Amino acid sequence: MTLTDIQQRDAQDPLRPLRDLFDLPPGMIYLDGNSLGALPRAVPARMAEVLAREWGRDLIQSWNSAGWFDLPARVGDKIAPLIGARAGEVVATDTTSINLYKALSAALNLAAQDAPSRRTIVSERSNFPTDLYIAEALCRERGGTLKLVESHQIAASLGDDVAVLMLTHVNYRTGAMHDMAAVTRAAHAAGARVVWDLAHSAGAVPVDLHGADADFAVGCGYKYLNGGPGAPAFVWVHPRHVDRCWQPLAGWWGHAAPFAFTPDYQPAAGITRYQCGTQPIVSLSALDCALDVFAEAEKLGGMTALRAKSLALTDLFIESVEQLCPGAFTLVTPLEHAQRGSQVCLTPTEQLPAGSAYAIVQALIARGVVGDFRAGDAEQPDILRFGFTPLYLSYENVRLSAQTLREVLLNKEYELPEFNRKRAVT
Ligand SMILES: Cc1ncc(COP(=O)(O)O)c(C=O)c1O
Ligand SMILES: Nc1ccccc1C(=O)C[C@H](N)C(=O)O
Repeated sequence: MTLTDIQQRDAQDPLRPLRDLFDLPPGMIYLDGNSLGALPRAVPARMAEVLAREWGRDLIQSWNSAGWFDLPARVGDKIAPLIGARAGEVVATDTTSINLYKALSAALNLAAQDAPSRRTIVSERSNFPTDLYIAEALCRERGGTLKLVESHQIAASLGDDVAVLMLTHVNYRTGAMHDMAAVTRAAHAAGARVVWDLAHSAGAVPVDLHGADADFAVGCGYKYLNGGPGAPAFVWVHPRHVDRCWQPLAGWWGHAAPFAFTPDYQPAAGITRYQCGTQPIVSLSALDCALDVFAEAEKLGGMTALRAKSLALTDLFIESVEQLCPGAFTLVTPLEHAQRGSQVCLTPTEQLPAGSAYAIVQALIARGVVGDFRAGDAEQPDILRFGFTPLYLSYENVRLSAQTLREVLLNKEYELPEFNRKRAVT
């Protein structure tokens, strides 16, 4: 594809107006919205209002007058249509790790009621580590077993000991996406329930939790939902399960009547019981405002249009890297559209020095193309990761990123000492 073709594609892109809803630094191509989404333009003014009026002037009254008390549910209602949930079924609260703890624990409680011999959690070895750590801690606490398998072994691992299959829909390190409906069907047929982590899916790919008949889901507010660093996460529980048991962090914000101040716990009906304590209102307000971008996206075709553009962007990046950096990288992300999330991961071939991915990413960042590095596994230890947010990226951005990668390689910029110094966050 020539530059003119690419520019024509941008000119015809129906989602082009969404880019103007974001405040992106001039000259930067941001390919890390899968780690921290960009700042929506409307957020700073909203934050100023929350601080000055709601907190500064109205103080404690704002719990009622500014609707702080219901904010987790209202933000949940904005997230619900993006993940195939219904109004009233999602709350924005706590972190993904904490929500996973609650959901996994509840799923184990359901199994303890229905099939007490099922005490195993199955997950993928390549799942995001926090998910595995939380599951490991729960198993230690409750005497269960965590079984880690490779992707192709999932179906075969679902024996009659399995209570829960815990998976991340789009893998953080490879960008590979599960068929949520098929995997959930297989798990149900084997008598297990499924907890889905939507950290790399919500706002990035269409998700249909009801359509897939899923059981539990959690996800992240600061990636493709653009809620800001450490934004509250979300949790969804299928209505058939939600009132059947408590979640383990039964704080007063999950109580049926928190301001009755009774000494005993009475869980609220529905997903409200998945709240624990007082919520971070300033952060929730930022996420609330950021989600309005998706209301605008809805007018232009919504998640279906975003998905079409995301695939076109990742296709163009894969094709451009092959053309401009021939033989330099192996593609880690599946080529098959149905198996690809909204990111592209590459690992250097023997054409490049071993262990050069980190320095290549640093050199790209210095040139204004921001991706990230992830340590891989024994097979593919060294990964360059590029997230493609269709809300604010253009096709020309994608081509320019691949051209910049070519320049970094031609100049061997990865050899420079400043790009080889490891920092705390990669
Ligand atoms: C799949 C997945 N789950 C969870 C998390 C993070 O959870 P938390 O926000 O609790 O740090 C991430 C990324 O940080 C992730 O990629
Ligand atoms: N929360 C973060 C804080 C600092 C740096 C990265 C993150 C990420 O979210 C990483 C992401 N989950 C990943 O898929 O690698």
